[in-house]
Amino acid sequence: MDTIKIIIAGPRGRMGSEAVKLVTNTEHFELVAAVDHKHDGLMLSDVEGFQSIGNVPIYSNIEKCLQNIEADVLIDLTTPEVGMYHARTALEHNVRPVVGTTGFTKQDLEELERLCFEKELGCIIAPNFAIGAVLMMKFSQMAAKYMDDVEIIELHHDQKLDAPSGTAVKTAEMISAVREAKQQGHPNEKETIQGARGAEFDGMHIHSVRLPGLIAHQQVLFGSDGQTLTIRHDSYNRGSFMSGVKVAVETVMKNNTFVYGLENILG
Ligand SMILES: NC(=O)C1=CN([C@@H]2O[C@H](COP(=O)(O)OP(=O)(O)OC[C@H]3O[C@@H](n4cnc5c(N)ncnc54)[C@H](O)[C@@H]3O)[C@@H](O)[C@H]2O)C=CC1
Ligand SMILES: O=C(O)C1=N[C@H](C(=O)O)C[C@H](O)C1
Repeated sequence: MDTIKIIIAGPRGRMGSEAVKLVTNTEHFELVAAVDHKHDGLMLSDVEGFQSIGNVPIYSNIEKCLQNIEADVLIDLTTPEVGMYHARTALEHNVRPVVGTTGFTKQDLEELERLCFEKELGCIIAPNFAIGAVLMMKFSQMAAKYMDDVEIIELHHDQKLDAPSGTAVKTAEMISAVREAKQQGHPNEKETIQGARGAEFDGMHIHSVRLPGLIAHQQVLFGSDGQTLTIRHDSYNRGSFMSGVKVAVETVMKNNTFVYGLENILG
């Protein structure tokens, strides 16, 4: 297998630091640069926690990074504000984005899809790289065909920036694709405290819980006469996402299309 040259944006983050381990421990992957808003001009090995990493230059500016470094793939694990800019810039430089960053808008996704088509390059946007989470979304989509009253509860650590989570949005989208839009609950329902019923998506409600101690969890509740069904997934560490990142990097090199969701590339 040919070596895949990879840039990681957000290497010091909770996810980014796991991705650095994945890339540097995978034989056919090579970490060629890092994009970090701090430490411009240093080597990754100069940064605490990365002393054992070989010669990997850090750039604060992705444009400059892509002008100087020959790369195949950009793995982006940053923030909703910069993730889109990074993905767009990578494609403009003929580098294939694998994006775990969440909080992208529908317009962002449409723009990236257009750019992929124009450039004939692959791009994978995966709101959740954990295989169990992908199964949870697929099982929820199956269940929604038969039980169309749904509430989504996502639970995350309290440092998360976006709400609802990318996974919750993707789950709601997947359910909406098979379910007639339906207003749930009593038609005269009133919130006496604003937000009590959570966010609304095609009549479904999404509730976001943020607590220290949590990592990434979601349950999808279905109800019908006299019964409920709960489908739940829990990530207990960020290693749980890494096999999905690996598959995404390998797949993005083979495909020249835009992919939104890991379920679309898993066999
Ligand atoms: N798709 C998936 O399976 C998963 C996605 N995520 C998403 O990944 C993203 C990162 O999550 P965490 O690692 O928990 O966050 P984090 O806050 O630990 O890491 C974000 C990193 O981005 C860096 N950063 C900020 N601005 C930057 C810039 N302009 N250039 C380069 N780096 C910059 C920060 O320094 C930080 O190290 C979030 O959007 C989160 O929702 C998180 C877990 C799993
Ligand atoms: O920020 C996180 O931690 C996570 N973000 C992703 C999301 O928004 O769905 C994936 C996972 O839930 C962890």
